[in-house]
Amino acid sequence: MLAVVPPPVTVRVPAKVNLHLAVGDSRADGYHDLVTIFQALSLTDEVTVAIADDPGVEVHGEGADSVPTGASNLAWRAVRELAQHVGRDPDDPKVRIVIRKSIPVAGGMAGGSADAAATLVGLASLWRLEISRDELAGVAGKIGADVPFAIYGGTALGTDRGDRIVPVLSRHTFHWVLAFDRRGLSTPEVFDELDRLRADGDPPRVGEAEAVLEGLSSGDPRQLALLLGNDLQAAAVSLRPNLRRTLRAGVNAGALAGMVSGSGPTCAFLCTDGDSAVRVAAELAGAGVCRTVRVAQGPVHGARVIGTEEAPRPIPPEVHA
Ligand SMILES: C[C@@](CO)(OP(=O)(O)O)[C@H](O)COP(=O)(O)OP(=O)(O)OC[C@H]1O[C@@H](n2ccc(N)nc2=O)[C@H](O)[C@@H]1O
Ligand SMILES: Nc1ncnc2c1ncn2[C@@H]1O[C@H](COP(=O)(O)OP(=O)(O)O)[C@@H](O)[C@H]1O
Repeated sequence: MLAVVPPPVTVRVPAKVNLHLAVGDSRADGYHDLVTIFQALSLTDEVTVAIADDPGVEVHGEGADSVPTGASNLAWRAVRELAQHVGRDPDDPKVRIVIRKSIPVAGGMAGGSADAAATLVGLASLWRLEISRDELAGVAGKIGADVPFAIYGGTALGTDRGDRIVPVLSRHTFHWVLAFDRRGLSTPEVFDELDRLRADGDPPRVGEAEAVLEGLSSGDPRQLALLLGNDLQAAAVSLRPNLRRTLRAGVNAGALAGMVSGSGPTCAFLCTDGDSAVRVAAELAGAGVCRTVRVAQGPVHGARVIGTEEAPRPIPPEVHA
């Protein structure tokens, strides 16, 4: 009798921005304690997982040339971690992963983590696993600190390494403009730079997360704009001084506030509404301070199966600088 091969599964997964990122001291395990508020944005990658005799990873789209396709690809690490977790052979998983990227690589928007989360959700469906989101998030945390959030999406508080996730109430859709820089930044180098800045002086620290949670529940982007903060911003700007100009240009173009997204170098600008975001994006693109500008909304849901066949993807409007 012929075995029935399940059809490929495609998962859409969001980028994130950190509305609040408080970095504590460095720990013995090389990580820093974080208190962060993530928001998932409508800038997404798509990941297709399929049973195949030629296992491996293919990457297409935004920044594909700089993404490893071997064992260090975070999606492949997800295959191995989940295989191990459910008692399959991690050295012979017989799956092929195709990634279509829109999230900038090494951009501080957790694109690689998103691809890992999408792979976990896709494999759970492909392998017909009885596994809850919380259990998948546990596996996700072994791959990287940002991976669990991409499983859940929405708006969430992250503590410990940023991987202990609690959902947060956010009643409003917020409108963002994202400015991609010409090259990525390495996350560990940005944390190291913050440690160096703190050893030399006293870079500003963000306030309490509670105020941001209140701003979110008010649903008023003007109130939230006053509360956004990122301890890694000083470090990212120190490594990439051109980001100062980008941040200024977004606010001059009419954004309510601008910040470096996570470890950067992508800059995220909060806008009053969708029309304002389109105007800010156009003006920012004309200012020539960054490589590409996109608009996005948040919060959106986390990694989710969108089909068991190739599905067309909506690409958010792009304005070339
Ligand atoms: C800074 C943040 C903010 O959300 O994201 P990005 O902006 O890079 O996307 C995250 O903390 C990044 O998470 P992620 O990119 O998954 O980090 P990992 O692969 O687990 O760790 C890479 C390295 O970053 C540093 N790191 C990461 C997380 C953390 N809480 N403390 C750290 O010091 C460590 O040097 C670690 O070895
Ligand atoms: N699937 C993937 N997509 C993007 N980058 C990946 C992937 N797998 C591994 N990487 C590596 O992880 C690094 C960080 O990627 P990414 O998650 O895009 O950035 P960030 O941590 O700044 O949000 C990149 O430099 C890249 O070499």
